[in-house]
Amino acid sequence: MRVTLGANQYGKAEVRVVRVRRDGPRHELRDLNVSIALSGDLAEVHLSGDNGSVLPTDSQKNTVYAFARRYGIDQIEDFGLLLARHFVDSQPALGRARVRLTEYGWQRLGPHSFQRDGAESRTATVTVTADRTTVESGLTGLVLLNSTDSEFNGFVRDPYTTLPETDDRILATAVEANWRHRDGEPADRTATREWAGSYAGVRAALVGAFVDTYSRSLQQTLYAMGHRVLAERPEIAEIHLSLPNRHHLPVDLAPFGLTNPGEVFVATDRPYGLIEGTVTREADGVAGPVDGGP
Ligand SMILES: O=c1[nH]c(=O)c2[nH]c(=O)[nH]c2[nH]1
Repeated sequence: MRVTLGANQYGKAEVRVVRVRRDGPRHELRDLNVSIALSGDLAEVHLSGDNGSVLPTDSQKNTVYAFARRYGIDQIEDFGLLLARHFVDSQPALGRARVRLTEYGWQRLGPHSFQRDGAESRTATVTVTADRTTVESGLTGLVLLNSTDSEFNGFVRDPYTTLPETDDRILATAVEANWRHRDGEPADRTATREWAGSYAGVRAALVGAFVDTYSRSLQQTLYAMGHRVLAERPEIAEIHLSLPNRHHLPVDLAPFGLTNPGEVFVATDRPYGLIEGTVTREADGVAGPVDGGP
């Protein structure tokens, strides 16, 4: 039987790199998914197991992070060219490097606050019985990020705790929120409320509280968001928030002789912390958040 090795390539797929430029108070954000595929004279690797011409995919990933720090990221075409040329120029066995890049767009909300484009949906759940009508409105997939003004420290340390304390991290979440409208008078039950204005107001309160809160934890931010909704929107009785903590971990660039002063992050998708809670209006009002930040 004659068997031959056909076309082959290898590389690191889906390197999630977030680059924050923080020269001044106004941060710039780039969020990429980078996949590398290298090919060339790699037959021996497959036929005999000789790895003498294999640049590990782990090194390829590290190159993405190191280049993000060293050269910054502006246009993804330029960043792709930089990477692809580097691999072909530095590895004699390689005849081709293909780098595919996806950039996720973020809209600016403030000097260090951003909202991810797309993926947001508005939801509603209506329940009618003989004597009660309940209307819940909501949203899902509202992805928000603060590139500073977030810390997490002072937490429990047990024998399994390795998490370092941090006084400056990225805080990012995909908001899922559901809020219940106060019951109308019986005569109102079939009346049309100004749902669009209410939705826009609640959404603005959620975003505003996320942007404005100096966060000591996502739990504290959750309560501040719920509180702002109830404080600003008298028509809302209760809100439930489900906030995944979209971890952005600073990359250790010291092995490559580079510092990383909160500029290059790996965006991880799982596992993630999931912070959930309900904030309710009591008969006599709503307790305010305890102001936590500096
Ligand atoms: O805001 C946070 N809350 C937590 O409960 C938690 N746990 C963790 O590991 N990181 C974080 N961050």
